Amino acid sequence: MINGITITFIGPGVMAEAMLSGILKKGLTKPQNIQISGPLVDRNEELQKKYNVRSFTNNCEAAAEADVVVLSVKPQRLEKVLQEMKGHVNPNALVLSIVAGASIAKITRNLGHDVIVRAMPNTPAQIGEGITVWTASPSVSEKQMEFAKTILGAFGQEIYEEEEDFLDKATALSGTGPAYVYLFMEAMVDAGVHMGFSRRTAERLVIETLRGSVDYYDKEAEDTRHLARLRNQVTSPGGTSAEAIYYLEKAGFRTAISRAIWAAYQRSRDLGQDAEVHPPE
Ligand SMILES: NC(=O)C1=CN([C@@H]2O[C@H](COP(=O)(O)OP(=O)(O)OC[C@H]3O[C@@H](n4cnc5c(N)ncnc54)[C@H](OP(=O)(O)O)[C@@H]3O)[C@@H](O)[C@H]2O)C=CC1
Ligand SMILES: O=C(O)[C@@H]1CCC=N1
Repeated sequence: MINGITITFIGPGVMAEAMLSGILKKGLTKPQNIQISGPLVDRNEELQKKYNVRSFTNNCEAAAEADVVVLSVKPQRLEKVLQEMKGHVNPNALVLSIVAGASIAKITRNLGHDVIVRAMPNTPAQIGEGITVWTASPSVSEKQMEFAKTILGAFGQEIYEEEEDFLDKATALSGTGPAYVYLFMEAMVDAGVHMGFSRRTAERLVIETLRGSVDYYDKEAEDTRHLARLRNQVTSPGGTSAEAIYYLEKAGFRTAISRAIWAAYQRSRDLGQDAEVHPPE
């Protein structure tokens, strides 16, 4: 469905590579329809060799003929990149941003272009197991909505949200989510080491516990599965789980997680403001 359209990635980093490799793996388009643009010649050549895509060091040249321009630079670089590209993007092109916190209004204002899809993937996209939440500006056509859905579905699952605020919320929950999961896993491994396990064994125990728990959840019938029920299965009266959970709750485990995710949501909203409104610290 997207075969024949040209997709340009501005910012050939980790997430851009995850997206383009997913698109190519799924055979959605040919490598010659994909272009990347970044300042580092070595990185450009690396991707060019690995995927047979075209590369540029000039964002304006790379974007000029593209049907879809993916913005995948870091948030702190975005404003400058948009201002430099202003007037160089085809007026009918779809601009698909994955930049954390960058609102559609901010992109439109700085780029002078209002056909925008804003998306928030996460790092498991690198193995085709990401989850992406996305929304679109009113100027995005039905055909472009389909392009976006196809592209974003190439590296995992995608969920469309009508309200843009859910993009900041998804940035905090699923976009940033792998950071919480790995931190939690690290803490469990350290606890294992504290008790005397080798780090290797502790890591294996933790990773397989995580994997098994998620797989077990997945195998439960969709209409009856519930996280609290699965937790209760492990928690026998007067047992070890009840003891551990008591201490976690006493330390404010859920509140800490909720506060952290709320803070990430606020941070995402702040990043969406123009530099003159919120000067960088
Ligand atoms: N990592 C994550 O978990 C997620 C990230 N995102 C968003 O994706 C975006 C990219 O993140 P990620 O891939 O991790 O970051 P990376 O740093 O890996 O990628 C950014 C890329 O942009 C390049 N770049 C820098 N300046 C310019 C420029 N002026 N023009 C073109 N390219 C430039 C960088 O090159 P160089 O290295 O030479 O500076 C780098 O290749 C961010 O906005 C982030 O918010 C979204 C979801 C999840
Ligand atoms: O911290 C960050 O900037 C990125 C954006 C989404 C997840 N992490």
